[in-house]
Amino acid sequence: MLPVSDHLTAALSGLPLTLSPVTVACAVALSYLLALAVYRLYLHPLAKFPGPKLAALTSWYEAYYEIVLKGQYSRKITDLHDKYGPIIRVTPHELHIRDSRFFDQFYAKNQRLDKEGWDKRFGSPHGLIATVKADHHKRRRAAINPMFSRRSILSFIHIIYRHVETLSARMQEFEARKEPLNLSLAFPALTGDIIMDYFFGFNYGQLEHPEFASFHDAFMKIGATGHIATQFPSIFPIMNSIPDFITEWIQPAAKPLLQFKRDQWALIGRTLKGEDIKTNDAQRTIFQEILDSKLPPEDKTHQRLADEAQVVVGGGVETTAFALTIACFHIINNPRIYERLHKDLVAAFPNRADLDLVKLESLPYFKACIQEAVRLSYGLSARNPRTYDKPLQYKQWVIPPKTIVAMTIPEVSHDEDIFPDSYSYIPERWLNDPKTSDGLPLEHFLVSFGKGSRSCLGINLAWVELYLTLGMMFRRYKFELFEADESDVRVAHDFFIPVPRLDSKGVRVFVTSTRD
Ligand code: HEM
Repeated sequence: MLPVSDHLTAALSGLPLTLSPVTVACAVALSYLLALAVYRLYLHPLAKFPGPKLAALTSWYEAYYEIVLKGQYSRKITDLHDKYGPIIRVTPHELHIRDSRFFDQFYAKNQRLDKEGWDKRFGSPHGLIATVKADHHKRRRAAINPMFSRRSILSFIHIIYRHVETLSARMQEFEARKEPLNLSLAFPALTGDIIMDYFFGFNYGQLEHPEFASFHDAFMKIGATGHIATQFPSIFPIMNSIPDFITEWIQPAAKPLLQFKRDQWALIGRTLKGEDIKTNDAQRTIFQEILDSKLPPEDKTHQRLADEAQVVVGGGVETTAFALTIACFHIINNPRIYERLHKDLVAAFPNRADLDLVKLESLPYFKACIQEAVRLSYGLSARNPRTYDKPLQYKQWVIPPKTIVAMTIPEVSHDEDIFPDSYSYIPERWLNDPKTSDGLPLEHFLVSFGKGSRSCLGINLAWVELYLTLGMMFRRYKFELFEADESDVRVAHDFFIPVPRLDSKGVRVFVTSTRD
């Protein structure tokens, strides 16, 4: 086989030219890449949008920030907005908008938006949050919507109270042993037990586990894997084809989640055969609700139900746990806030053993403390993509149909025009019905639960968990931080969910019972 230079020489000297298959393949690949580059940079429908050329050229730009630098593209995108303006092209096929006032209009006012991309991220493409088509999503959501009404949550509240009391008992145990309690581990165990009880009708007793073993690590790892899966969508099918013991050997943190997947697969199988797996005294479970719903048979297959279980349980664990951790860190770290809150709680509950949701909800300062924690916990740190089958107007820009357009919750939470000193925890900003400079209610910009038809389904459950857990904690106990600082709650990585620095040991606290 002649080297390329010899082919050239042969061609120039008029000798008959025989190209090897490898040379031809290289030439074709090179021409294709060149043509693709020209198309993406100059002819693509998004070519006129601002942004770095490299991002327009290739998804490897995104991959570098997400995979190599571990969840840093969202942060980079914020820098790019500073440079290029409110709308930018962040991958060859995706635009990103930073404009808090457009958030509601985009997600809530446009009906029938599809959501491209999340179906590849978690390995559960048929779960609600990952469903691509607006129509499929609508019927799947309608099937479980009633279970997430305030009324339904209240019919389950006795189980939430029980778990909150278990957490209180664990606090006393740590107090007696004079050992620090790791809130970053305790909260996912709490929220995990609650959502398991609600979805399946039993829990794994994670809150009673000595070290609060939970799905926490596994969800973190899944979040990080999501960045790889976005670039290489076959990763989850490949992982699913590998025996679990090998995956556990490669990634020990995945063990509880694989266990959960195996268990729920078996449980769903038993239920489909007519067995009742519920062991708690919940009136009804989400799982029963799906099975009894009018969903078509293809939405009640074993695999679809397994996907739904994973995303609903997943949605219910880390988000609320992180909001609880944020609230606790800041309240404990600011004695002034703790004292004011504790005083309100003592006035509302003279008997420290009492706890009542409605009374807790009537305390304005307490509500403000929770709102501020929700603002700073974001729910999701990921870009939240949508596509629309018609052109979309944004300012002077006409966005072509079916373009992936995303916005990001943390950018609204840190809009300094709306939330001055936005990285600081200031509950007072929520008091006395506050408005923005242009007269809109501040609450309008609390977007951590998302907006529109795909906004958080678990919002009512989340609020109840936040009120009862924090009410119990700050009425009954006083805390002292142990080797924890703001970097243990400040987001350092976007793994779909917000994640603090990777070497954080969590927010650890010493606990003392209050005497008043
Ligand atoms: C502070 C707590 C929570 C926050 C901040 C939060 C935030 C969010 C956000 C931002 C979304 C995505 C919205 C979108 O795509 O536009 C979402 C979706 C979802 N969340 Fe939550 N969440 C919380 C707690 C919960 C809880 C306790 C559950 C209970 C199961 C839950 C279940 C879900 C589900 C099922 C979805 C998908 C909804 C859909 O696609 O229709 N979340 N959540």
